[in-house]
Parts: sequence; C-alpha cells; structure tokens
Amino acid sequence: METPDYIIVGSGSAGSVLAERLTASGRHRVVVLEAGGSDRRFYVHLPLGYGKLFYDPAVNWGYRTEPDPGLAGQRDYWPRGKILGGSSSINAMVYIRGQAADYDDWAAAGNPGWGWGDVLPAFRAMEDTEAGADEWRGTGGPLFVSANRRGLHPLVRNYLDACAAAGLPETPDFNGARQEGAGVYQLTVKDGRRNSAARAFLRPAMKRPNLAVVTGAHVTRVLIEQGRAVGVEYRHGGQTRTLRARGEVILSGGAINSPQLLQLSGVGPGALLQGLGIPVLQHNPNVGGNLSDHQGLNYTWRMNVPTYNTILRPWWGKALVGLQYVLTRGGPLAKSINHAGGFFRTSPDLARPNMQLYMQAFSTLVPREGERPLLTPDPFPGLSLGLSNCRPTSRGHIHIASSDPFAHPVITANAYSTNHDVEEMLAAVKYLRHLAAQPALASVIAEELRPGPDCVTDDQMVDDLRRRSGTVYHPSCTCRMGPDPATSVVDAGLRVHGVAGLRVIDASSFPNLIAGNTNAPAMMLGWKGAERVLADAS
Ligand SMILES: Cc1cc2nc3c(=O)[nH]c(=O)nc-3n(C[C@H](O)[C@H](O)[C@H](O)COP(=O)(O)OP(=O)(O)OC[C@H]3O[C@@H](n4cnc5c(N)ncnc54)[C@H](O)[C@@H]3O)c2cc1C
Repeated sequence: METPDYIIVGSGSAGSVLAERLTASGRHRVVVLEAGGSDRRFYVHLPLGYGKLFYDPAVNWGYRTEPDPGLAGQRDYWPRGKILGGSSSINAMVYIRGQAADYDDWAAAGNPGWGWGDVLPAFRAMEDTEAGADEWRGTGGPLFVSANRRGLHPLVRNYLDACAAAGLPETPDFNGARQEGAGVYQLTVKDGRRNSAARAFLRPAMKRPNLAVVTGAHVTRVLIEQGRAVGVEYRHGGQTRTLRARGEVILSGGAINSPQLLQLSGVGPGALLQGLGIPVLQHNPNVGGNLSDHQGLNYTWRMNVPTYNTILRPWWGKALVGLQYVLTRGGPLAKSINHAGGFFRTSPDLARPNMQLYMQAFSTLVPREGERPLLTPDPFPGLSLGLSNCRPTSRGHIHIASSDPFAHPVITANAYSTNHDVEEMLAAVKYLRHLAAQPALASVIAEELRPGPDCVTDDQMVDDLRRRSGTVYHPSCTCRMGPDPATSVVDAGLRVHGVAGLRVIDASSFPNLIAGNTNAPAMMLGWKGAERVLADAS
C-alpha cells in the first residue's frame, strides 16, 4: 500500500467524517483501518434492526464493565459498533447536538475554538435538515436528518399533552432555539434506512482515489519513534502488518478503544504500563481516565389502548409491518425505538435541563436471551418512559489488563458513585410518575408494571434505580481535551500531549459530556478536527 499522509484508526462517527473532510481537496492521501467489516447488512439498514445488532458479535465489540457497586454489583453491557460507521451503524439514531452552554463549557475549560459560536457553523454545514434551515439548522450538507413527523404513534400525542400539562411545553426542535421541553426526536434515517456516518460521509468519499478503507484491519499499536508517531502495526488476514504515515496518525477508535490503543502503545499511566511490561514512552495518567457516561432507566406501564406491542408481537403483525416497510419504507420498522422525548430540570433552581426523556410506544419487560427484544415485545400493550442524566458527576476509567491488543480492557464505570447523581435521578423518576398521572396519559394507562405500585419510598426507588439502570451508550472523555497534560490527554488541536504526529479525534476527546446523545457531537468533532489537521498541514 502506498504510504498515506494520514492514517485514521476506526471508521466510526468521527472517523467517517474525518476521512471525508481530509480527502475532499484531493491533496492528501488517507488510509482508514477498520477492525470491523462491511456495513452492507440488512439489519444495519433497517432502523428497528437495532435490536438485532445489539448483541451481534459480527458487528459489535460487546463490552462488559466490571461489577459496579453503583448498579447493585451488576456488570453492565456496553455495545460498541465494530463495523464501517462504528457505533453510528448500530445506534438508536436519535439526533441531538447538546446544549449551547455545554460547548461554552468546553471553551471555558481552556479549549479555544470549541465554544458554541465555533461549533454551530460546523453543525450547520454538516447537515441537511428535513425540517428546513434557520439560524440554528443547516440544509445542503452531507448528513440528512429526518424530522420524523410522519406516521407517529397516536400515544406520542398523549405523551406530549401530558408533558405540557405537567409544565413541560412542546419545543419544535431540540437542536434549535430551545432544547428544554418535550418533542419528537429527529433521526439519522433517510428514505426509511439508517443514515450512519458511513452512509452519509465515508461511502461517498470512498469513490475518491485518495481514500483507501481497509476492513478487518485491527490496529494493535501506534509506532512511536523519538517522540513522534510514524505509523501503526495492525492485524489483517491473519498477518501482522505495518503502515507508515507521511503526516499523522489519528485515532478515532471511540471512547474505549482509543485509550486502550494509546496504553498498548506506551502512552498512559506509567505504573500500569510498567506492570504489564509495556515500555512507557509518555506517562499520562489521564489516558483512560475521566470516563463519563449517561445512566438511564425506564418505567413501564400496561396500557388499555394498542401500542406497537400489539402489532410487532404476533407473526401476522410482523408480516404486516414488514410489508408496510417494503412497500412504503414507513411504519414502526422505519423508526428508532425512541419515538419522542424531552429535556427538563429536576429543580427550578437549575440554569438548564439536567435530564433527558425517552418515550417508547411499546414495552420489553419479558427479556429474550441474546437479543434486545424490540421485534418481540411484551404480549400485552405497554408503554415505556425513560430517562438519562445529562451531566453526571460520576467518573470511571479504562485500563488495559494485559499487553494483548485483542483482550478487552477493564471498564470501571463507577455509575452513581456520587450523591449528586443518585439524588437527581431520584427526583427524575418521581417526575416520570408525575407525567403518567396527567390526564392525557392516566386515561390510557391500566397499571404501572415496573417498578410497580409497591415501590414508593425514596429508599425503594433508589434501590430500584440502582438495580435497573445502565448505560445509555454514551461513554466519552477518556482522552479528554485540555490545555494541561496533568489533567488531559489532547490539546485543543486534538494533538496528544507529548507525542508529535498523533491525535485523538472521537468521543474520547470530549472535554466533558454534553447534554444529549453523542453521535452528532462525535461527528462534529470529526468535522472540526479535520479543520485543525488541515490547518496544520498548510
Ligand atoms: C447501542 C447504542 C445506541 C446508541 N444510540 C444513540 C442515539 O440514538 N443517538 C446518538 O446520538 N448516539 C447514540 N449512541 C452513541 C453514539 O453512536 C456514539 O457516541 C458515537 O457513535 C461514537 O462515535 P466515535 O467516533 O467516538 O466511535 P465509534 O463510532 O464507536 O467508532 C469507533 C470505530 O473504531 C473502530 N476501532 C476501534 N478500535 C480499533 C482498532 N484497534 N483498529 C481498527 N479499528 C478500530 C471500531 O470498530 C469503530 O468502527 C449509541 C451507541 C450505541 C452503542
């Protein structure tokens, strides 16, 4: 293979955008090395195929955390995409940017160029919003974002009316003027098919002669010589190969794999690496540290009106929605599992929302081994209202357990390890019941199923939330951006402190977690990261 200017490790949300941006001018040669395989798979394209990808080792790294005291000792399951498009090829497709103030926090933490005024133009340029352009939204960009206004389940109206009655009025666009409120989620779905970062950015760029994408290429080490990254070592087709870069090596392996790869390469906590016999090339205790993730859980009700359970459960219903999908590219199979949602404050004293809501017009209490049973929901009409926290204060870490690059790293999530996180979730679950008590929902609810009417005291509710919470799949900040190597891993240009020619551009470089889902911010990081790389090239 011809020596490229840039090697990108990972073709996920950030890596796909980066590859498109770096090759657009035609002046730079780029090679993307992706451990997973092709995204040309039926259940990747079918939006509700999400449930089938959730545990599938063919497309998923399928991580488990260490037993977590904050989750009643359970080991949480952390899916991550191992496929072209990375996690954007297996995610739930909700499109949320986060709050303006989140990015102003990034800049205020000593990261010039990452404030809301800096990132908004990138978000606008990236997207082609079905809802139409305005001061906040863009059209004509590579990423189509569905407004998700057609074919909504009737219970979405009940939910929105209940929110309004509870004091959370409808907001027309969570990514527009006001995030706070209730509304319908916009989706990365185009023409009834998942619109992953690979579909929107990488695949069009793969037509360019200056981009090569190698699938099944698992990078095992960054080659660092005299303090400079000069290439990578990777396994492909049962062989160990090396690839050198004329310019830079860019890690876009995601919040678990990027710090893992840095540690394997001798960049990380010195004592940990020494203990594993890995020569320490750059001691930095923050590599794999500061792990931040949103925790969430659902409350579930039995309904006295039909929900998607009614149609998705029986074989004839499956046949019907299958036919509807094939003929119209519509129906429940063409949607995310999250039909609507919202952002609210658990206390009026807070300056901005600290909780996110998810409304799902079906329920999945009866689990099925090895599948997230979206396509086989409960045998009765059910509704789920879910939550996730926006700015958790709990922090975990990721540490390699051996020098074997194929061994999963140890993930210590430390969920709900601060009183703050427990108390705000307790307030939030009470709010869910407050919503369910509003006439628009109460009139169609038969009974609360989970946690159920016996769960009433604060202690019982905290016990329940610890037992039933889990990741909402947004691990971030494990190679966080910041000016000081004592507290961060990359600088505002996403360059690894102390190692030349090496950047980390993915969700691990977030300085802190944003309020909302993390696909859009990771893609934005790829977009803005490419600007930084290109600026340094000229
Ligand atoms: C089940 C699930 C549901 C989610 N739902 C939503 C949602 O609805 N909305 C939303 O906004 N966000 C959602 N997210 C989160 C969002 O998708 C991720 O935050 C985002 O995709 C992360 O992007 P990334 O570029 O950091 O990493 P990823 O997209 O995970 O990409 C990393 C890529 O690097 C590859 N890689 C890793 N290590 C190596 C290596 N050593 N060698 C070669 N390649 C390597 C991986 O295979 C992968 O393709 C969800 C995530 C999951 C898992």
